[in-house]
Amino acid sequence: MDLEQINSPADLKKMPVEELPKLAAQIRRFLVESLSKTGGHLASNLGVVELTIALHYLFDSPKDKILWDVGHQAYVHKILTGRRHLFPTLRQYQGLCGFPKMSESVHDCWETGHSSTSLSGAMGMVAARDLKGEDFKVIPVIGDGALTGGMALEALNHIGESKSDMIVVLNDNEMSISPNVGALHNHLARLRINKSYNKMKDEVQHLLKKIPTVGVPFAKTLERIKDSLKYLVVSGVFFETLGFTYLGPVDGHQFPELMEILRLAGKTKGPVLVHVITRKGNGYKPAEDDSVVYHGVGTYKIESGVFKKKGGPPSYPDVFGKTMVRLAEQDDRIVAITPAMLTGSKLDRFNEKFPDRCFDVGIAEQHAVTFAAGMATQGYKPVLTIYSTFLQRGYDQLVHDVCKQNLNVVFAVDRAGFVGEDGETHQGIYDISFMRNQPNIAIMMPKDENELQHMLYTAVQYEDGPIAIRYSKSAGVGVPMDENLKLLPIGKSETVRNGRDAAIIAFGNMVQPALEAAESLQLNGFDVRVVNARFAKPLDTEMLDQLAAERIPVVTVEEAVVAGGFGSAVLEYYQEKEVYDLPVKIMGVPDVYVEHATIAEQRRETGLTAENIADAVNRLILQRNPENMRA
Ligand SMILES: Cc1ncc(C[n+]2csc(CCOP(=O)(O)OP(=O)(O)O)c2C)c(N)n1
Ligand SMILES: CC(=O)[C@@H](O)[C@H](O)COP(=O)(O)O
Ligand SMILES: [Mg+2]
Repeated sequence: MDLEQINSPADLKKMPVEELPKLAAQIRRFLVESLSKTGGHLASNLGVVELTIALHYLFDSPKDKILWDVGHQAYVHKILTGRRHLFPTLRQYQGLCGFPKMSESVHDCWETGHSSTSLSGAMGMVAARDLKGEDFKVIPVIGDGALTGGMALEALNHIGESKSDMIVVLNDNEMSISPNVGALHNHLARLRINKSYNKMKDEVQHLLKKIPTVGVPFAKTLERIKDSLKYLVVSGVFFETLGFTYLGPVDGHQFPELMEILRLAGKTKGPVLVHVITRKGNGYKPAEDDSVVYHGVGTYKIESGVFKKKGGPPSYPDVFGKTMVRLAEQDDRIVAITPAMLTGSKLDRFNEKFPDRCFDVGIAEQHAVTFAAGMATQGYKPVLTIYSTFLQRGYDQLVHDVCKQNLNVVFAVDRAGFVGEDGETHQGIYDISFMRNQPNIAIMMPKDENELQHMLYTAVQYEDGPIAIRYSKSAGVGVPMDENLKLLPIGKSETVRNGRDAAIIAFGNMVQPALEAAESLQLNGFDVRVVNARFAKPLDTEMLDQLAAERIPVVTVEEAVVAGGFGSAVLEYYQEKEVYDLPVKIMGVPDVYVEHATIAEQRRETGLTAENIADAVNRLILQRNPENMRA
């Protein structure tokens, strides 16, 4: 049998077990070829080929529930569950999603995209199963990176105590996106060293039994055990102490051992943790050599792994990373904090130059926010660089630990707005709404990459509490970069185009399309003002009062949800000032989840193009002055 004949786990189970290595090779070749044309998460998927085959070979999805933490490594699962033919549409408009998606297959029992949710979801399924007296396996597959996420540890705590039957598969490749970090990671390292853990465990259990039951003798004896066993010590007891049966470590690329340990896990009562050692990028040398670069890839040449170059202006994250280095050279108070997105946030250079002032805290956004708050209390200027979508994880910390205490934390909210191919789980479109309701925070967004450097400079000089700069992942507009950085007046907008028939107040990366809309309206004889809002909080109330005084109809536009966004702030202001007769139209993301596509397609889908803006302004003007209606 060949890969072409595998369209379901049932087909896979017909394959003789000795043919599985050949199938693994075919799947690897398929992944490398397909993703060379579409891009996607290559290295993580290459690392789980044998593991995914073994899970679908031994267990019975969809009756047995296999959950994929983060879900970026679920391509092999999708190949084995009848979606191979959809891979040419991977992460494209109305194509195959890059993460598990229930609407795609019954085998996708749990949707992911954000890290560290699989164990909690699995525990929920297990509790329901046991309440109903049903009988199926629940198998969350979680990476060593995702295991550093707070939610995962909360779930381990609950699962261990519950004593419920569950098979947790820990896919340990020593990598998050960057090399994994943290004490837990170091802890796993000890296990990786020790191949004879189970034998060692018996010896230690024997020793432990001799220990007096409580108090100092216990601790001293345990210390003695650790010292004597050094790195071969049963740090795996960590999982066992939590109530798991720990199995492993096992080589995740060798079928015989892998199948045997998974069979054993399937027969073991209570919570089991199978520690699988894999290599991220396995089987494709460029990805093996650099799994950071090949974690998420664009299109590339298969033989060399060389990416097809994208020219054009620097991206907003590029400009952010460069400006951070420049500012940190002048200001020792500046520290950078990232929750496991060092490379994505373009902090590599900063980390090289200021290793003591760059903190990768792992996939731990809640901790990252409050850690930043702690540093701010001691006079540092923490710049917490965090994707908008992942800041959602640290919301209570933003409220309770930063804003309420009014601490000088800079939130560098990266990937703000549409993110393109990562789709609905990663869109950066909610942060204005969830930050704006906090009394002490200032929120700004640059119209172009040049203004981003000025905003970052302004933010690190700002001493009146928390301030957020949000910026897109995309390339900048292509404007020249000023040599000297300048402070921007807080809460002040900038009129970038004059006009008296209407005004478009655009936030951040919507200024460009607003200017294009105004140009096209000029052709209709309409003279439209464009204002670069710069701040969603505090608002430029002088500018708003001026528009009200001139009775100019207003369209606001932002690449973020309408609910609670920038436009809502403008409306709330006019309501508060009892300005009732000024036409104000808010343009933003409607009440929908915006699926994977290009950013341009996502703007088209949500009505946020220059054409849509021009249309909205046109309608507003004509509504007020029907005589302007042109034949
Ligand atoms: C809450 C959250 N924070 C950050 C990310 C970004 N992210 C995606 S994959 C990844 C690393 C995951 O490492 P691991 O779980 O070990 O999986 P591997 O890629 O090694 O297979 C990170 C940090 C995310 N998806 N969710
Ligand atoms: C799966 C995941 O969450 C990350 O890999 C994310 O896709 C990174 O996004 P960027 O590619 O925008 O850095
Ligand atoms: Mg990993």
